[in-house]
Amino acid sequence: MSNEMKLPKRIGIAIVEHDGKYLIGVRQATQTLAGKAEFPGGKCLPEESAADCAVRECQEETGLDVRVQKMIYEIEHRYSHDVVALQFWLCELIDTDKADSLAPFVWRSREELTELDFPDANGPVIQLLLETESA
Ligand SMILES: Nc1nc2c([nH]c(=O)n2[C@@H]2O[C@H](COP(=O)(O)OP(=O)(O)OP(=O)(O)O)[C@@H](O)[C@H]2O)c(=O)[nH]1
Repeated sequence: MSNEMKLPKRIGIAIVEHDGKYLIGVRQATQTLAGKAEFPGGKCLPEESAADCAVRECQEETGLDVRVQKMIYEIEHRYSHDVVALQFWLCELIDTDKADSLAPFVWRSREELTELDFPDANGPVIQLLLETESA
């Protein structure tokens, strides 16, 4: 099916903030957009809310339990591989004493966000994080 005909896939993304840093990984060689920086997240299961998806994907990918605070941005984006409807949820650690994440996810400072190579659809939300004192 041509990309124009595709319905957007719903994606839930967790922007986990802790001590002024953000949890960020790198897309694997086997994934689309390989090598790009990414927040934990993925495709929503049928009937799963994007917020629940963000929490689940974060647990699976980083090993960390988070709770959502608020949705800070949503955007629909057409990649050559897919059309996605992304919801970015600001999240916090449930247990702030347990911040050790599974590789390749690491804590990155706000300043580092500008240096990382994120997928195109992340541009506006990165801008928002940089502009907001405490998002
Ligand atoms: N996890 C994550 N995905 C993102 C971000 N920004 C962004 O555009 N995406 C896109 O949202 C989709 C997330 O789905 P996914 O992570 O489950 O994709 P996947 O690699 O398992 O399967 P895929 O081969 O269809 O990409 C991908 O198309 C990815 O490119 C981000 O910051 N984090």
